[in-house]
Amino acid sequence: MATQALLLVNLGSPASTEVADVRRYLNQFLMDPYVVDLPWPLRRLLVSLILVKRPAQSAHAYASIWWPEGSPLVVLSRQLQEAVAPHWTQGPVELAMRYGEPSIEQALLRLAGQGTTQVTFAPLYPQFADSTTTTAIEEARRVIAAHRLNLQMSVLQPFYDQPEYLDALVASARPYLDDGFDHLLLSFHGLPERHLHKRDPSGNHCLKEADCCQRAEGDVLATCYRAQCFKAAEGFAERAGLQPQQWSLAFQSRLGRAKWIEPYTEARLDALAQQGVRKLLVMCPAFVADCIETLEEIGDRGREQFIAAGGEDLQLVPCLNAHPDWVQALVTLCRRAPLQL
Ligand SMILES: C=CC1=C(C)c2cc3[nH]c(cc4nc(cc5[nH]c(cc1n2)c(C)c5CCC(=O)O)C(CCC(=O)O)=C4C)c(C)c3C=C
Ligand SMILES: [Fe+2]
Ligand SMILES: [Fe+2]
Repeated sequence: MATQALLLVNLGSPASTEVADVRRYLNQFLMDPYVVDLPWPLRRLLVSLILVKRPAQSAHAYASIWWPEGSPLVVLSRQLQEAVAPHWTQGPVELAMRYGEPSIEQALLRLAGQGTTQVTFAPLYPQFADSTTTTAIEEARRVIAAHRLNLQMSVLQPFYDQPEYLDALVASARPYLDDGFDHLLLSFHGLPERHLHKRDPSGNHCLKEADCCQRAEGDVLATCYRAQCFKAAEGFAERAGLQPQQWSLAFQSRLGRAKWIEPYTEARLDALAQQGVRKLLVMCPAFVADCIETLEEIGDRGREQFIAAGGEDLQLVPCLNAHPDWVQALVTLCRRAPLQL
């Protein structure tokens, strides 16, 4: 019987916290034209400038959250793979990273070498962005074409509004919500505004009005990362039984001088402390596995910032990681993935 392999794909991490490894990783990541979307000469120049100071700063940040087994993102993704494998009865379950290792190329070659001809390719990003979803799919296409692999791909679609994902998020957050809190901040990874405009099919939807992303539907919603974040946040809040004043949404992890989508998490942390919020919960629903952006940026630096601004406690709610409800949800979502021609 033909098998259907499952390939889980996440972003990836440096090989170690050595500055040279972090520089190599940042160079591969930022030279991706889907991430820094400038013509090659300008991209090379800008990335080379970023690579003067950033590798040492990021290496320091990675060292503060690194585990004995390796990068949290990779270790947790591996745990997810191991938890999913017994439930994916159609074939083998592999793990790949878009940057660093294990690479998409290594994983697809291994599957093809085992005689696999059908793969469900699962980018582990709830919301669509060219800098995450598209680049992962395009890398798989490149590998298949370059090695002339006889592989047919089904692709997991962005699942920001899928009940299985939202229910798993609520289940994973429930113990923290039940513990009592003043406010819940849903902090999503940010994106340069330019990335939204480029993908706006109407040419005049995104960021034209204050609430345009909250109202997006149809083909605009299909490619508007910010709109998908609002939908995910609203779906979560409704399922968790939260009142509108109990939660808000913001965007973190800015890089460079371009304008990124707002509101910014940093600004919200100060504002919430100044409004009298003492116990703040923060969830990061753009990430399915904890990583430098959740553990260091929010759990360490964000917490310090919030307390310095007058807050008492910031509690980071862990990502879905290998939560049993998420494992079941992911298997269900992947079984539904449509075939891509
Ligand atoms: C132009 C720069 C970046 C864009 C666009 C971007 C989009 C984007 N990223 C994620 C998810 C993750 N990003 C992570 C780390 C990370 N992101 C950037 C830059 C951009 N991301 C950098 C430079 C880094 C490295 C760390 C640092 O130096 O700050 C990670 C974590 C990786 C890890 O090893 O832990 C994730 C996950 C999304 C979802 C996204 C677009 C929506
Ligand atoms: Fe990022
Ligand atoms: Fe939008």
